[in-house]
Amino acid sequence: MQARIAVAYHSGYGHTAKQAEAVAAGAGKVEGTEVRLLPLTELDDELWRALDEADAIVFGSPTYMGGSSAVFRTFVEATSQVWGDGMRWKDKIGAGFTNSGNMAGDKLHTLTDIALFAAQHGMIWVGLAEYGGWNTSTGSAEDLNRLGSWLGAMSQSNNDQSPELTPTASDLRTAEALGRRVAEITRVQLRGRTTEPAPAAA
Ligand SMILES: Cc1cc2nc3c(=O)[nH]c(=O)nc-3n(C[C@H](O)[C@H](O)[C@H](O)COP(=O)(O)O)c2cc1C
Repeated sequence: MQARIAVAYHSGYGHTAKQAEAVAAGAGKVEGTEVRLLPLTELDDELWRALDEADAIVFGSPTYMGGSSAVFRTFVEATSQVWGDGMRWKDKIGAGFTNSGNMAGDKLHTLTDIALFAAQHGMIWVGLAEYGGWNTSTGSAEDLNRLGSWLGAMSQSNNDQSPELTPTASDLRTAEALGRRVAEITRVQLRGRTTEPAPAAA
């Protein structure tokens, strides 16, 4: 049984793309997982086919002006056709990630937006199950989940640094952790679907 994970993302300048690659790498570490990285540049038939075939979709967008990017929103609006077609993505696993210049930067709004979008499609949301880091006197920016986010994975990229240098290694590990968790939960869900339903109570 292969779990098919799609990572569908927009990245204007390459930083969120790095985060997307880390999510894909994390998912790929789970045995029996097939991962596809899908940049949302062309909303063509190939993209919709890949998304339809996926058991899980992890959505990613940079945070621009306190929310997801216009390119990502264009994709979101285009999915209304999927929704209208009998809610084709219902019961797929969904998760999300975002990257921005500031430590906070209103990233939570982007994740909330993505989670709400997945809920409208009837998807089953998976968050990040990692303790927050960098929140004690002995903590550091190297900690996993240093930005303390649970709805999805957050990363931060200094505005004057290229994607070769940022997001930080800790943020990329955090993205990997989300990808791994999505793949694990997807496998559990697929296994559940293949077992006989429990008999009805007398
Ligand atoms: C139009 C625009 C709006 C932005 N708005 C925010 C913002 O609201 N909060 C923030 O922290 N950073 C903001 N930034 C910084 C980006 O989130 C940051 O540069 C990020 O790394 C871009 O990701 P990308 O390289 O994947 O496009 C903004 C950048 C742009 C270009």
